[in-house]
Amino acid sequence: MEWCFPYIFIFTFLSAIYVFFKWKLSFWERRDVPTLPPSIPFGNVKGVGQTHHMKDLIDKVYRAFKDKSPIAGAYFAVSPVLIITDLDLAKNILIKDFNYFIDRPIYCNEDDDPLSGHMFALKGEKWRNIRSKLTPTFTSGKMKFMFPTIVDVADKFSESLKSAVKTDGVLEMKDWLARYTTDVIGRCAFGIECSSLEDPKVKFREMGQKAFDDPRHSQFVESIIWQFPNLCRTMGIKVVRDDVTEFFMGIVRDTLAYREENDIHRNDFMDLLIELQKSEGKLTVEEIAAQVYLFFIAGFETSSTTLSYALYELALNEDVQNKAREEINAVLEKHNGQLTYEAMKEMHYIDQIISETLRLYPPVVAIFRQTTENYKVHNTKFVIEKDISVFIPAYSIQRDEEYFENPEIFDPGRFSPEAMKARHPMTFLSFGDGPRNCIGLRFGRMQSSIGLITLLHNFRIKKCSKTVIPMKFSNSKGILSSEGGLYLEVEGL
Ligand code: HEM
Repeated sequence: MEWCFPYIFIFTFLSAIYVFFKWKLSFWERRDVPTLPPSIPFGNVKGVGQTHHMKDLIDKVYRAFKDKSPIAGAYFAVSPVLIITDLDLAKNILIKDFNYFIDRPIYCNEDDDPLSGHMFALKGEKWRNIRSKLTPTFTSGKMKFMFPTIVDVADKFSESLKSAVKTDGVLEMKDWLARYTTDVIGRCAFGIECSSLEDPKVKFREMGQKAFDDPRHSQFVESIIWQFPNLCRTMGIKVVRDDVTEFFMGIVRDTLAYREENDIHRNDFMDLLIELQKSEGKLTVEEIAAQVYLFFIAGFETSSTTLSYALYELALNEDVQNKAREEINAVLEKHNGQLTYEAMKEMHYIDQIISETLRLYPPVVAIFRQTTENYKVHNTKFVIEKDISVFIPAYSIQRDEEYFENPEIFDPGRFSPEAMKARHPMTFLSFGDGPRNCIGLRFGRMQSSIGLITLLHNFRIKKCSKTVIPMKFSNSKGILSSEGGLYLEVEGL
C-alpha cells in the first residue's frame, strides 16, 4: 500500500495547482466581464514578446468586444487586467475620475534601486509631490529657452549626415536618429556633450541602448516581479542594471558638484532640479538622479522612433514630403533663413505630420493605470476593484476605422484644426491624457519637429531596396519599434 503514497502526493499536488490556475483564470467570468479564453499557465499572453507584440493581444481583445462591452478582461499569466473599449469611459479614467486611477502598475524599489524611483513608476502622494515640483520645468517658456540648444545639435546632426552620405546614400536611420535624440537629451537634461553623433560608441549611447535593449531581467522574471511587487520589494529585487545605475548616479553626482563649485547655471533640466534640491521639501541626490534618468530614458527612444517612422512615411509619400519641404522653405525665408522658435510654431503642416506619425505609430501602445480603490463604471453593473491594472488601447483606437477612415493610410490632413475638433478627444492618446499625461509632451514634439525640419530642409528621403515595406514591428520591445534597421536613401539638397 505504501508504494502508492508518492503517487497520491503528486496527484494531489498537481490537482491543487490545476485548481489554483482554474480559480485565478476565472476571475473575470465570476464578475461577468467578457474575456477571450485564457490558457494555463500563460493566461492570454502566450507568445507575447516572441511570436507577437503585446499590442496584438490588446488589439484582439479590443476588436472582439468593442461594440459589446465598455470593458473586457484579459490575463497576464494569472493576473487579471482590464482593456477599456469605450472612449467616454477612457476619458473618465484619465481625467474626470482620475483620483481612482492615480497609479501605474510599475515596480519601483527606491531603497535598493534608487533609479527605479522615478516619476513614471512612483505612486500616490509621492508621485503627486514630484509631478507638481517638476511641472514648471516643462512650460513653453522653458522650452523656448532650450530651443537654440536643440537647433545646435540638429545642425551638427545634419553636418554628420552630409559627410556620411558622401560615402553611401543608404543609411540605417534608426541609429542616426537615436544618436541625435541622445545628444539632445544629454545636453538638455545633463548639460553634457554626449557626442554620440561623432562617435556612436560613446558611453551615453551605450547606456541608453543597454537600458532598453538589454534589461536586467528576462521577460519571464519581469512578469513575476509585475505580479508580486510587494514580495519582490521585501526581497530587495532591483530592476535597473548595476552598470546603468553606477553610470547615471556618477554623472549626476559629478554634475551637481561641478556646478556648485563653479557656480554654473545653464537653465537646463539639471539646473531646475538643483533649484528644487535647495528649496523647501528638498529632493535628495537619488531622487534627482532618478528623474534625470527617466528624462533620458523617456526622452530619447520615444522621439527617435517617432522621427524614424515619420521619415519612413515621408519616403513612401513623396507628395507629403514635398508639401512639408515647401512649408519649411517658405517659413524660413520669412525668418531670414533662421530656424527660430517662432518659425517652428508657424510650421503647422510639420506639426500635423508629427501627430499623424504618432497616430499610426504610438511608441507607448497603451495607456495604463491601476485602481487605488473600487470604482463603479457609470451606467453599468461593473465595479473595477482596487489594484486592478487598466489598459486603454491607444494603438487600437488610433487605427480603428470607426474613428479614422482608411486608418492605414498616412494622411497629416487628419490633424487639421477642424478635423481634430470633430473627433472624440480620446481618439489620440500618444501622449496619454489627464493629470498623469506625458510631462515631456512639448519637449518631445519640439525635438522631433526640429529634427524633421532640419532633415527635410537639407535632404530628400527616399525608399530603397533595403526598406522593409510594409513596416515590420519588433515583438520583443516594449516600445513600438521597427524590426531590424530602418534603411532609407538620403540625398543631399
Ligand atoms: C514623442 C515623444 C514622446 C512620446 C510619444 C511620449 C509618450 C508618453 C506617454 C504615452 C506617457 C504616459 C502618459 C499617460 O500615462 O497618460 C508618457 C509619460 C511620461 N513621459 Fe513621455 N513621451 C515622449 C517624450 C518625452 C520626453 C522628451 C520626456 C522628458 C524629457 C518625457 C517624459 C515623460 C515622463 C516623466 C512621463 C511620466 C509622467 C507621469 O507619470 O507623471 N516624455 N510619455
